Parts: sequence; C-alpha cells; structure tokens
Amino acid sequence: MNADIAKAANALAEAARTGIACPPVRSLFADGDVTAAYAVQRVNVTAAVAGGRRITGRKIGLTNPAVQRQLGVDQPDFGALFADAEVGDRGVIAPGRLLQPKVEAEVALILDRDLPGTGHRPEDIRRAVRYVLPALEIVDSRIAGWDISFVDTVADNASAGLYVLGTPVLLGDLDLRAVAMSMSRNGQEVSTGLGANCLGDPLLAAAWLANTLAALGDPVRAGDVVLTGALGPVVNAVPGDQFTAEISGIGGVSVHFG
Ligand SMILES: C=C/C=C(\O)C(=O)O
Repeated sequence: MNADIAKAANALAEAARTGIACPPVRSLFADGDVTAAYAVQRVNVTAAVAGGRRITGRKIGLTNPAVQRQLGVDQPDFGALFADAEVGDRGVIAPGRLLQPKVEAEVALILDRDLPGTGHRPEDIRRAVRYVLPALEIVDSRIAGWDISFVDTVADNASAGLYVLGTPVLLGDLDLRAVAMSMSRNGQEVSTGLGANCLGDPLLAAAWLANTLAALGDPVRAGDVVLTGALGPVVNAVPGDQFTAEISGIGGVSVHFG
C-alpha cells in the first residue's frame, strides 16, 4: 500500500479510537486526489469489517448546495454505514461517543434488490426500493475543527457518524422531490428543506450512488440502507440537545444527545 494512504488511514483511525481529532490529511495527496481519498476510506472500512463490524448500507453526502456551502465542498461523495452506528428512533447518544457531531435530516431508502451495472435512472431506483424512511444522520469529523476539503471528508468515510431511522413506509408513487422537511432542536426549528434540494431528487442521488458503486465493482445490494443526503442545512449538536425531524408523506424521527 502507498505509504501516504496508510499514513492518512492510520491518522483517521487513531482519531476515531482515541477521540482526539487529527489534522487534515489532504496535504499528503495531490490537490483533489479523490482516488487516493477513497483508497484511504477503503483501508479503514476494510479494517473495520475485518474487526467484526457489519456494513448495513451506504450514505451519500454533500448532495445539498446549502451543505456544500457550509462545508466548503462542491460534489457528492459516499461512505459506509455500520450496524453499530444505528441508534434507535427516540434513542439516546451517550456523551463522548462522537467528536464533533452535527445533525441533518434525510430521506433513507431500503432496497429490495441488488443494483449491479451502471446506467440506473431515478425510475429504476424507484422500482428497486421497497421502503422509504425519515432519518437523522449525525455526521462527525475525525479532523480537527471540521477543517475539511473534499479529500479529507472522503478519506474520513464521508464524515459518517451515527444514524437514526424512523418507521418505514412503502415508497409507492410518492414524489420524493416534493417532500418537505422540518428539523427542530429543543423545540425550535433549525433546518428546513425539500426533497428537491438533495441533488434534485433523492432517487437521483441514489442512482448516482448505484452507478458509482457498480462502476467500482461493489454494487448496492438488496437490504441495504441508503441515506440519500441532507435535505436542509446541518446543525451542531451538544449534550442535552433533542433533535426531531418531520418529513411530509414519510414521517418523523428523533434522537437525544445525553
Ligand atoms: C459531511 C457530511 C455531509 C452529509 O452527510 C450530507 O450532506 O448529507
């Protein structure tokens, strides 16, 4: 393995293990070297699986222009979701479990079939999806101060942290572009958005993921959870915060930071 890929992977893994964030890893690579960044991500995801963690699906990040502006990045990415990162609806996140948590509300999908091959369009994804769920993603950065470039966040498993899924409903003919999201922190609305804010359509975001992963030889599989990306701006979380999101036509989901 390239020494710089190993060095970046090790710095991020150590930050996750110790809870002490590390400096950005981008300086180890040529400007915008996305291939190297995904190689770093792969090293740590592979090590996690070898260590017994189970992948439950994927997250898509950076699909919303508002979030792209907040974080200073300009294209979507993806990361792995793990079974031990799922928190139950209305669950509690223990203090200290994350380094620098931020919360976003998203549309989650559960797939009914594998999606091998490229060229998937939103209508293909609709046929492959069984359930849609309201979700909160608690993103986190192993990089100090969220000082991230696109290379940093990709290397850091797309800044994945924890996720919370609400009750599944059948997707049917629901137009995900039109769903409206409202997220509150401690009873105050702090983020709003529409399905259309997620790359134009959460199903288009999922098609992007399916095509990208198939091209990499690791397609999305039946049963996978797909977090399609934030519908509105991300919001910082501190201990004591209660977050609730409602997505029209889909339902609600909440989590408490203990
Ligand atoms: C840094 C992470 C961003 C996302 O997860 C998102 O935009 O959905």
